[in-house]
Amino acid sequence: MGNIFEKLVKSLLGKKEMRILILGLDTAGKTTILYKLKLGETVPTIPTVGFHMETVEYKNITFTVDVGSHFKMRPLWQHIFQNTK
Ligand SMILES: Nc1nc2c(ncn2[C@@H]2O[C@H](COP(=O)(O)OP(=O)(O)OP(=O)(O)O)[C@@H](O)[C@H]2O)c(=O)[nH]1
Ligand SMILES: [Mg+2]
Repeated sequence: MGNIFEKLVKSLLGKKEMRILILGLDTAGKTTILYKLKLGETVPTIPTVGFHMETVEYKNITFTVDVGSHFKMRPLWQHIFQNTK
């Protein structure tokens, strides 16, 4: 059943490129997830300053964007939301 669903999703999506915003409170693990998806392993991180664009190919989707959650960054979130999923 899962296999049929996966095939259906792939045929509907094809090769897709999109911006995905990873947003959360400080040290929630956003960058860790991003690198886990990109490299397949957990790597040491430092707090993200500003925002961080990374191209990740996962299955047939290419996606990016991880945003630091420092309070000074928060007024800018509204701009980064544009064109993200
Ligand atoms: N125990 C535990 N620690 C985690 C997990 N995910 C991340 N960490 C740790 O939490 C700390 C912060 O992780 P980051 O991925 O840098 O967090 P972030 O959300 O990107 O933080 P900012 O960039 O400051 O917004 C690191 O020391 C990670 O090793 C998890 O699932 N479990
Ligand atoms: Mg980070």
